[in-house]
Amino acid sequence: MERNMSEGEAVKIIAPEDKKLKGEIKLPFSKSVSNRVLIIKLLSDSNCEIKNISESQDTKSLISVLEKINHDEINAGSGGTTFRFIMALLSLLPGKRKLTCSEQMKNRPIEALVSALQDLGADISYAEETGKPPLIITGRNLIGGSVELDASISSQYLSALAMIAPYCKKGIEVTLKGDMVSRPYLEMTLRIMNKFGAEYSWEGNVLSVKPGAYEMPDSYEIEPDWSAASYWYELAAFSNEAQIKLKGLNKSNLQADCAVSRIYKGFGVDSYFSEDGVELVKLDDSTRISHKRLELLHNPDLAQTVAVTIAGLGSSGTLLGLKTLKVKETDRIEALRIELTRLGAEVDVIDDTEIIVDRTESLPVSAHINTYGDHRMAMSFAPLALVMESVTIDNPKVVAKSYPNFWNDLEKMGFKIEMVTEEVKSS
Ligand SMILES: O=C(O)C1=C[C@@H](OP(=O)(O)O)[C@@H](O)[C@H](O)C1
Ligand SMILES: C=C(OP(=O)(O)O)C(=O)O
Repeated sequence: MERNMSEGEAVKIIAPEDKKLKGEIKLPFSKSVSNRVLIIKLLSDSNCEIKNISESQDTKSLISVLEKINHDEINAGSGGTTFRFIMALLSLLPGKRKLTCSEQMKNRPIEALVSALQDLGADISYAEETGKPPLIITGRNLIGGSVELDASISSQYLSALAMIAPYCKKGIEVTLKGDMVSRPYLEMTLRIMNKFGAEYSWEGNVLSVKPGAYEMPDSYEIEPDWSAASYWYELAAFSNEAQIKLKGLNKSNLQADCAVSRIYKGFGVDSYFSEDGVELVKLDDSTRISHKRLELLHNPDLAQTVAVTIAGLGSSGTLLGLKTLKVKETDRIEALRIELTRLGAEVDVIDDTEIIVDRTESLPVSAHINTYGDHRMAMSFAPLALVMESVTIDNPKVVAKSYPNFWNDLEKMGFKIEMVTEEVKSS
């Protein structure tokens, strides 16, 4: 069903009465993999047919940028990967362009990547405020060579540099400084580059990529998105019974968030992998161990799902390694703290890197959740409809950033999704 979700609307979610979830879901395809393959395809100048490209807004923005690559001004939208990957790409492509983005993306860090690209010979400057988009980039042949980069803010800086490295005359040798975050996302980049012929070595904190050219096959198929799968694991954990088939999903050696299948075993959800996907099965509650301490430094996109799961199950736990959450679509640590506290959970934040969630009080009958313009806030709180009478989620269209069909898929699984207008909301 097509929905027109205009600004300011909300959706009220009511779970099926028996709280049993049985059915098949076709997940969105991975936006992280899609965005990498698109950049590599452009660099390789190939006709590779990309099958199952993600329909996420972030990928659509990247496709639109690539279509307008010769324009004087390019808007990269709200994706961190989209913006940062394009920064590196434009540094190489002849021509002067202004690279802009959404207001949301303007608040996310890019400075260390700008400096690294400048060190490699790129012509990049800030069009307005130092340290923030928009940027003026004049593409040129890059010599490449050695550079240092702070790896403790976003792995996307490294992925962006790595992907253009084969097209720099000397390749690139990056020395990673600081404690690396989101490491599997850089590994994903390198594995994808390697599939398409790039050569690299990564020893200790030095990553070297050799000069060369990508070679792509006639077609390449993108896999379903494991971060999107996490919401189905959470739904299964809150259900009375679940047999949910996530079509086409496989154990991935590319996607970090494949870890969700291991993590949710502890929350009483088992995963049965077969040829055509994964089946999530809710186990007996007595099998639940519930995680007491969970390290998420390399899986930042699972933090909201897991934090809400702990609160929804009336459990307690500490999530560690959350330092990048402050610089995502919103300050996710603060957003979680506010919304979980409003649901009666106790939430302690330590040094902006750890969250302790503990809920002993009963949940309210219903709640209105603010999403702060963040798709993952909307999708991680929506499953609470299974443990409350209803949950209302503000600004539901935010899900389009990674999972445009999320509300339709919930409906398919038997949830009632009612549009809430401003008048009803305030009455
Ligand atoms: O490279 C990628 O595709 C991503 C890397 C991660 O970001 P950081 O490296 O900034 O943590 C992750 O949170 C984001 O959703 C996607
Ligand atoms: C942080 C995310 O993506 P990006 O950094 O690409 O905006 C996300 O999808 O949760």
